[in-house]
Amino acid sequence: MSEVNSNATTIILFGATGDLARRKLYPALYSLYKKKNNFAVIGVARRDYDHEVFRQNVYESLKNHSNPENDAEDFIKRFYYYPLDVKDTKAYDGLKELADQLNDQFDLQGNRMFYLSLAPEFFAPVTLNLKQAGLTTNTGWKRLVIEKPFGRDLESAAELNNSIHEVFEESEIYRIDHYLGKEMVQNIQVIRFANPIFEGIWNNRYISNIQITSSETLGVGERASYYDHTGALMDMIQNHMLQMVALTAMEPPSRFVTEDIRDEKVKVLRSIRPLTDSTVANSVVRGQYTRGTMPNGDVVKGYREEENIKEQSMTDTFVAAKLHIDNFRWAGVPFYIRTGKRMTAKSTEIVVQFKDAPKRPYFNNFNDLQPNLLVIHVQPDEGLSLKLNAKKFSTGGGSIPITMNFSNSNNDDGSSAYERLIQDCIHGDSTNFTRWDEVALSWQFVDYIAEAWKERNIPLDRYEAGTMGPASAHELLAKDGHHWWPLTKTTEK
Ligand SMILES: NC(=O)C1=CN([C@@H]2O[C@H](COP(=O)(O)OP(=O)(O)OC[C@H]3O[C@@H](n4cnc5c(N)ncnc54)[C@H](OP(=O)(O)O)[C@@H]3O)[C@@H](O)[C@H]2O)C=CC1
Ligand SMILES: O=C1O[C@H](COP(=O)(O)O)[C@@H](O)[C@H](O)[C@H]1O
Repeated sequence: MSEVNSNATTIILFGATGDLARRKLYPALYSLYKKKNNFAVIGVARRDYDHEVFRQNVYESLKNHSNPENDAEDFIKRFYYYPLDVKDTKAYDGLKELADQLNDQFDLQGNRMFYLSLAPEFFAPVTLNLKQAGLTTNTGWKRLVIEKPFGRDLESAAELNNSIHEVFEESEIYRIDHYLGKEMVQNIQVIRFANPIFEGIWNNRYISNIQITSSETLGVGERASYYDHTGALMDMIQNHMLQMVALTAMEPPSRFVTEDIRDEKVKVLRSIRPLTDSTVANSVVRGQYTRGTMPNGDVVKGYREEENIKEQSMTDTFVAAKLHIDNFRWAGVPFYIRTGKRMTAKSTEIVVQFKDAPKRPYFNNFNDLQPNLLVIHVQPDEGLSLKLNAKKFSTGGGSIPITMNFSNSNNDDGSSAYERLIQDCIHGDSTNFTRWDEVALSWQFVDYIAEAWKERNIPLDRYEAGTMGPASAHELLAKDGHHWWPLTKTTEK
């Protein structure tokens, strides 16, 4: 959606031996290679690999997370390895030499993508070191792809932002939120704005409430050192969940171009009613899983028993919250959001619950009317369903719920979100990346909650692994006369 660009590029990938690179980025790059993108990759990390060992690792990653064909041999020949400790400023000179050499060898037109798949404390120093070594004065375009989390709160995010702005313009910064690369998240705007039957009723006259769930069955896994000082609020709510809220609630942009779309998301984030100390207690639930049995029968440890987790850890592995968007369209419509680890199922769904039809006098005999629900199935099994009421197919009275379903039947493991986003970055399209003001407003909202949790001694509600969170998360809706709709498409993974 931005300027026309040359698509060739050198991708300098920091964190090339890490979990994200292995599980998501190499399969994504393989798909992009198959689509005839011209790139070479320099993998950077401390490990003492050479090019050949690195290539074998990339190949292994394809075997585990993709489907390598004969062309995979050619693909891995585009991978080079440069061992470097990111704090070692002098070592960047050699990185520049290698980048210059590959640029000529593969005709990459002076373009550079710097992908920081690193622990967040390295984001700012790496960026400054790149500049100091002259890596950012390349002859083509330069773009910085930066993983999450972008800061730990508004203040640290602003500091990070200032640092990277010393080297990159805002238009060159691609802050990744991989949910924005998901097919059905990208579909929200199309479903809403290309279908007048929905857009016409997408407001507080017809919608009762909106529920957004992103549940996981996995526990903290091997990411304890990151997760135990992050928690679900910063790991999921600050970014993925608020982005889904923004896309569901935003006004149609005046043009479908990057900045107009982002402007509309910003307006939503700005309209979220700020929480105060007392409203945090009533509108936000924080939970932590205890030992329990997963639906497949596995008995799993409680969070505090997990490896490398502090015994008395107060980290939230579950958050549910009620938000109000104080604008004309949404006044009076609660948005309920929840996310957590070790829940009953892996699923991400957006449920739009419409207001009830007037029961009397028209539907006096229909005791079983259900609210209309539009469900956007983000994952698994991407699709859309619409729940309606119909007359019972019999001579008697009464109604039955019927569901109209669309399913994309895609069993993608998540790497195609990264594929879309990396492709967008190569094309210079930052629509599906977060702009600084979106990030800042999201932190502002989350900071209130984190602060209240710290200062006000708000309880941490325990929930058994394998359940849908603590009882308080259900009470959050029950006190408004609502309940969480059961997830319709789920997987155990
Ligand atoms: N894993 C995931 O599912 C997700 C991860 N992310 C984000 O992606 C980023 C990477 O995460 P992940 O891959 O899980 O992390 P890992 O811990 O698995 O990998 C970290 C990488 O950084 C390298 N590294 C660490 N210290 C240095 C150093 N001083 N100098 C050079 N390289 C270093 C490591 O290599 P070596 O040890 O060889 O130096 C490794 O390649 C993080 O920002 C994370 O928040 C975001 C969403 C999901
Ligand atoms: O960003 C993150 O997302 C994953 C969940 O992503 P999904 O695509 O599998 O839904 C989460 O497990 C992780 O903790 C978080 O950092």
